[in-house]
This record gives sequence, C-alpha cells and structure tokens, in this order.
Amino acid sequence: MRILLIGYGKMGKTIEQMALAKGHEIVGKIDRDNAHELQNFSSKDTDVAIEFTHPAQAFRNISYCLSNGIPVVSGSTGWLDKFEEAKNLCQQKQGAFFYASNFSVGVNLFFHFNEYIASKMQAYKEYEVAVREIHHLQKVDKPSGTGITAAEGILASYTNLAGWVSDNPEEKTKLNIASEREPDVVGTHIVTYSSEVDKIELGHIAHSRAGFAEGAVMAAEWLIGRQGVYGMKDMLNL
Ligand SMILES: NC(=O)C1=CN([C@@H]2O[C@H](COP(=O)(O)OP(=O)(O)OC[C@H]3O[C@@H](n4cnc5c(N)ncnc54)[C@H](OP(=O)(O)O)[C@@H]3O)[C@@H](O)[C@H]2O)C=CC1
Ligand SMILES: O=C(O)C1=N[C@H](C(=O)O)C[C@H](O)C1
Repeated sequence: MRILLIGYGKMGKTIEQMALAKGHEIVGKIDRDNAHELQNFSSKDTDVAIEFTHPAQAFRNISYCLSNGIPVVSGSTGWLDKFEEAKNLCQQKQGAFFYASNFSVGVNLFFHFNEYIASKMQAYKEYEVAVREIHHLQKVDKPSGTGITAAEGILASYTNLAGWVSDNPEEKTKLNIASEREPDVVGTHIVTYSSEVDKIELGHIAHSRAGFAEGAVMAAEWLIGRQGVYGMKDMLNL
C-alpha cells in the first residue's frame, strides 16, 4: 500500500515505523514546513493518506484528499465542528473517509463498555457521572477527542444531561470532562460514577502510541476499495 503521511510529528513518525514494518511504502511526508507539497499528490501515486496534524489544519488536508480521489484516514482531534462538511464532501465526491478520535482497539473496547455501563447506570441517579482525561503537556486541544467520544457515549443514555462541559464540575445540568496536562502522559481516560457511599470507575491508559498507530494502519488497509464515511465501530464490528 502506498501511504502518504500528512503530519510528521509524534503520530506521523510512529505510523511510519508501523507501516514500514508491515511492508507498506511511504510515498510522502507532509509537515507544516512543506505543507504546500500536498498539492503534488494524487490518486495516481497514493493509495491512501493518513492524516494526524492539528485542529486548525485537519479539515483542509482531509478536503484536499477527498477532492483529489485519495482515500483518507484521519485521527486529528479538535476540528469536529467541520465534520458534517467533511462527510458531505465525501458523499459528493464519492470518496472514502475514515475518522476516529482514537484508533486504539483497547480504547474502542473501552467506548463499547462505557456505553453499556452508562445504559445501566442512568437509572441510579445517586451516582454522579464524570469523565477525566490526562495528556502530555504538548497537547493543544481540550478536552481530548477521546474524552468527547466517551462523553457522547454516556449522553446517549443520560437524556437528563444537556450535553457536556469542559472543566466545569459546578455545571450540574451537563456532563463534566475534566482535563489534566502532565509531562509524558500518552493518554489516560477515566469515567467515574460517584455516590456518597462508593465509586465505580472504568478507565483506559495508553502505555505508548503504538496502539494508535497500529489501528490507523489497520484502518488504511481496510479503507482501500471502500466508498463512504467510516469509523472504528464499522471496522471492528462493535
Ligand atoms: N485518533 C487517535 O488515535 C490519535 C489522535 N491524535 C491526534 O492527532 C493529532 C496529532 O498528534 P501528534 O502527532 O501527537 O501531534 P504533533 O504535534 O507531534 O504532530 C503534528 C504534526 O503536524 C504538523 N502540521 C501542522 N500543520 C500542518 C499542515 N498544514 N500540514 C501537515 N502537517 C502539519 C506539525 O508540524 P509543526 O510541529 O511544525 O507544527 C506536527 O509535526 C492531534 O490532533 C492529536 O490529538 C493523537 C494520537 C492518537
Ligand atoms: O494528542 C494526543 O496525544 C492524543 N489525542 C487523542 C485525543 O485527543 O483523544 C487520542 C489520544 O488520547 C492521544
């Protein structure tokens, strides 16, 4: 598979290692300082693009790929206000687009169990539900994309809550997502149900970026030959 890497930071470099180990070819590496070179790539030389950049750049990169017939896998977070636009463009161009806030199989199992637990816990209003995410100091967006997906999984059952809120535990009508930034934390997500007498927790701790990279390469392999908008639930049958 001929892969174009868009974003050559922590994730781009980890994905490169994973892809080469699986026998794939990297046809290009686009980063901020050579971003203009993206226009040189087309479906003639690229089977799939894997995009991990920045909240402010992701939509433009994804749009370029969809407009030029390049199937695109994106893991960038913090840009989802434009997700509907990306979906529409994908439909219009009959393209292929795979998005996940988190490509790790373990996190997607965590999402699955999180939805199930929320569906049971919503009947027990003596428990207050909250989401907490902890990441490294370089992370630019808050809350994390994974934290938002976890919150949405809970809100599907908690119809009494009017959406989520970032770092505002006093706002009792909404589900709080608490964000913490600490050196060298790859990605930790914890859902807590607290009552006066006890606490139930479901959590996921990433030990490295290998799980994210492995999932992204798996998604790229899976996307080739498909048309439409997909996510991890489609690939993993969750
Ligand atoms: N879905 C998932 O499983 C995961 C998602 N992520 C998300 O992926 C994104 C990237 O994470 P990470 O690799 O850790 O971040 P990094 O900051 O390490 O890397 C991002 C890279 O993108 C580059 N970049 C900035 N603008 C452009 C542009 N216009 N075109 C191409 N490249 C550009 C940056 O360059 P420069 O440094 O010069 O700005 C940088 O090298 C984040 O949104 C993060 O939240 C991260 C891990 C897992
Ligand atoms: O920026 C990161 O590092 C990560 N970002 C993703 C997110 O925002 O959920 C996924 C992972 O937690 C690492």
